[in-house]
Amino acid sequence: MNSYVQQLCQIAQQPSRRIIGLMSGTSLDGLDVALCRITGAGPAMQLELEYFTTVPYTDAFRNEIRKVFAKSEINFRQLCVLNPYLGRQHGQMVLACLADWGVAAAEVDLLASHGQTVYHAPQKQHGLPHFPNATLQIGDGDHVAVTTGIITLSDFRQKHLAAGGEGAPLAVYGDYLLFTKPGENRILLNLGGIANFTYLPGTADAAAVFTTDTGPGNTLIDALARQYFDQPYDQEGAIAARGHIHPGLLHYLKQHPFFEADFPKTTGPEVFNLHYLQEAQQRSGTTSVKPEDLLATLTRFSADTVVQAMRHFLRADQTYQLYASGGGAHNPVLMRHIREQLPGCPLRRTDELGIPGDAKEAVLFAVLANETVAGGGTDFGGREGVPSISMGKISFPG
Ligand SMILES: Nc1ncnc2c1ncn2[C@@H]1O[C@H](COP(=O)(O)OP(=O)(O)OP(=O)(O)O)[C@@H](O)[C@H]1O
Ligand SMILES: CC(=O)N[C@H]1[C@@H]2OC[C@@H](O2)[C@@H](O)[C@@H]1O[C@H](C)C(=O)O
Repeated sequence: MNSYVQQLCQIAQQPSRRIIGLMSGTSLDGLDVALCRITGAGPAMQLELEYFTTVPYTDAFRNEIRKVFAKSEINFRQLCVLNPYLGRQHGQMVLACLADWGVAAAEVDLLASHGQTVYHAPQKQHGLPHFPNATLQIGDGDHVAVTTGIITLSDFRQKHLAAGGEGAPLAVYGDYLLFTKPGENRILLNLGGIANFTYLPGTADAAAVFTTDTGPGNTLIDALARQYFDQPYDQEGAIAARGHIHPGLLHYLKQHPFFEADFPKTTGPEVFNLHYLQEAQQRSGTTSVKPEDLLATLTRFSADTVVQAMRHFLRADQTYQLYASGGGAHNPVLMRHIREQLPGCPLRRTDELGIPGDAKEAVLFAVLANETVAGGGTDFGGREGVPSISMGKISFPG
């Protein structure tokens, strides 16, 4: 037997595993690195977050990714060279974290690497009749594995597509295992570049979970902050707080087929970008609105579309507890707009459930890898968007 297969079998049989989850999201702020100790698998699983770090990207690194990021036309050579480069860079970032934490690579059982989404194209969005839902993550797992010497699972989204999904959101799989609480209907809201949520019924019934993207989270806010204020994002929502919401522009921003489409659905910065804003400004005759008013309006746009998607299925005879994660949970203006429109649903952060909101997505990939190697028995029924599958391709370091 190949010694790595043997090693993998042994890891699968251990009572607990140390798994590093890696996530680099649509915000391109950095690589989230979460070292988790996971005991068992499936609903009985226990997770302890041992260490968490976000390794910030340099401007140069970010700019290399931006050359292909969410663009329908690119330099193909750039994409080709980025794929191994990103894998190696992510591997190096993991090694740097391990050195900081005083943990040897040999003490880690598995790495779970999301890679970098460079293009997301569900069929509803690309509209090409003969082509399926598609999404592309780069930063090949073989390079991560060889760089770190740790068995690596990667490219998690392709199986979801193969099983009929849109390749996202995957958070639902981790959310179900980590946060289900019998007797309490929970909604896990992630305010990343794109916003999404998971509904976890108080019945703990896996076949009744629900998940969807809702539209932009921070992606438009960040793009505008970069364009007009030379800042990576609107820190603490300070710019939005001094601007005024423009109702006419807000109305036009909400006019996109994505918001009318059936749930579940997914999207990305391929749609929600500065070009989208400019078109809405032209259609609404608001091209001379002040930048801080644009930011205030975009923040409200994100909040309204989150709330609109949630209201679609909230039932008046039920109560719900909301838990936010992702960078947008640090934006008090965004959070206030959501809170005010859902007065019956207390909105807290996942930090109160023991997982810091900034770490949640990286932790998710560690959970997915754990399930693929040691679990995978959860039956999500025939729920659309939540196929019962194991995800991640396995790369050996040698
Ligand atoms: N203190 C803060 N004030 C306001 N916004 C913040 C703050 N901290 C982070 N953010 C926002 O959060 C973003 C990063 O969020 P996050 O890391 O969750 O995104 P991501 O994981 O890249 O996105 P996605 O989940 O869509 O893949 C920043 O770009 C910024 O918009
Ligand atoms: C294709 C892709 O990378 N989608 C991301 C993105 O960022 C947020 C939202 O859009 C979410 O659907 C997804 O990531 C998280 C980790 C998910 O799959 O749950």
